[in-house]
Amino acid sequence: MIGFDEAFALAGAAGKLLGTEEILLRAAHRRVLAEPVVAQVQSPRAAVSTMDGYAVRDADVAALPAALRIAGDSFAGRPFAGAVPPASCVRVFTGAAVPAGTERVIVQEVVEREGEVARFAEPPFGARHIRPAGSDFALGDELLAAGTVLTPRALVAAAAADIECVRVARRPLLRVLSTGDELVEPGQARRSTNRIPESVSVAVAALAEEWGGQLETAVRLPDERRTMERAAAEALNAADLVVVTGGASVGEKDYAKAMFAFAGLELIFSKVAMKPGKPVWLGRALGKLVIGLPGNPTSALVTARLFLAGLLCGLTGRDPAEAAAWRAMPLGEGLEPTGERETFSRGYVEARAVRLFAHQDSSAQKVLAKAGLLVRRPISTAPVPAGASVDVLDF
Ligand SMILES: Nc1nc2c(c(=O)[nH]1)N[C@H]1C(S)=C(S)[C@@H](COP(=O)(O)OP(=O)(O)OC[C@H]3O[C@@H](n4cnc5c(N)ncnc54)[C@H](O)[C@@H]3O)O[C@H]1N2
Ligand code: MOO
Repeated sequence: MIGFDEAFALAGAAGKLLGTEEILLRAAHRRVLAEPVVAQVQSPRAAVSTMDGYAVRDADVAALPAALRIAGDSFAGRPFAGAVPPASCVRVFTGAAVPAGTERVIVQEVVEREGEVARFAEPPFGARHIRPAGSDFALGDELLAAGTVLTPRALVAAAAADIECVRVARRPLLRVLSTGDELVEPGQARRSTNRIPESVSVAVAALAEEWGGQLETAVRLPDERRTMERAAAEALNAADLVVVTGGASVGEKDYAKAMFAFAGLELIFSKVAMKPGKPVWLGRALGKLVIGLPGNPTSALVTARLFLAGLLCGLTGRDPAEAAAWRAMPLGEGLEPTGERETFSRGYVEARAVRLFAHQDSSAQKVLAKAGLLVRRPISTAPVPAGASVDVLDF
């Protein structure tokens, strides 16, 4: 059995960028940049007004009151053309270019307009209300690095760079194989007493999509060796990454690893000193990655959130550490010793401190809906007092 950090590092290193594709920025939400985004224009493109008002020379408003002829207008996208004559000003609007030679914009609220003349009575204290050209970014600036996830915020920067298409990491295709004779499609369990809803694959697919993967398909499998082998062969053929749930432990029908034996499965790790999730395993067969999650739903989700997310970071050119951005938080309650395995408990925030849900069983499902945090605690034989700092991760 290996430690969690060692296993996580192996998972992160196992995932290598699969390839790239060029797509429209409009379709690039959540994708991972494979190349940096470099500004093709500067921003602002010219010195622009930050307010609606009048662009003036300082000298023309040095003695007040002053009356200046309005030489013309400058609108956003339609600037004032030509030179501003002496003792004149230009009507400007927010985002419009400030005419050459003018030095400040006086907001319209303090200006009296009479036909083609603007009267200034108050001294123009303080702000010039001008954004210099290129003050946000210059032509040629790298606005986004390769490996950046195109969040709504990053999309603003990419579009502002005057980019129409971006080169992004190809999305790893995932096939999820849920093993277990007891499993049926949600909606069908009520028809029989011995069946339970298959509750993990829908969540694994969603989690994989959050981390840049794409579900190719999800398949339910009976605990029947031959059927499982056929499904394994098909999965290795169709997907970049195969996720198997259940059958990871030592039961008589735990065939999750055995079903890939014909394909020469090479294990990268198998069994990790963690709770929950001890039976999690990762391997490679026919050049494809295969990750085995324990069947217990909480164990499956915890190991997916850690290892599958780390693996997908690697496969999309991101730093796997992004999937394990632990932060410190004070404990809102004292905790019992953890024992022989690192513990990843499900927690929630109350009064700015983290507390653990009472139901920490590996099979828990209901509480997952509320468990926004994983609380990591090292192997230890000592209790931890309330107020002590623990590492937490968004779950
Ligand atoms: N003798 C031992 N027994 C067990 C060990 C061990 O070391 N020695 N490990 C335990 C640990 S820890 C875990 S975790 C479980 C995980 O075992 P498996 O991966 O083999 O999971 P299954 O036996 O297939 O299923 C466990 C449990 O979860 C339910 N399940 C499975 N898949 C789904 C699904 N897709 N949706 C909903 N529920 C699912 C299944 O019905 C079982 O109740 O093994 C311990 N045993
Ligand atoms: O390691 Mo298992 O996931 O505790 O129940």
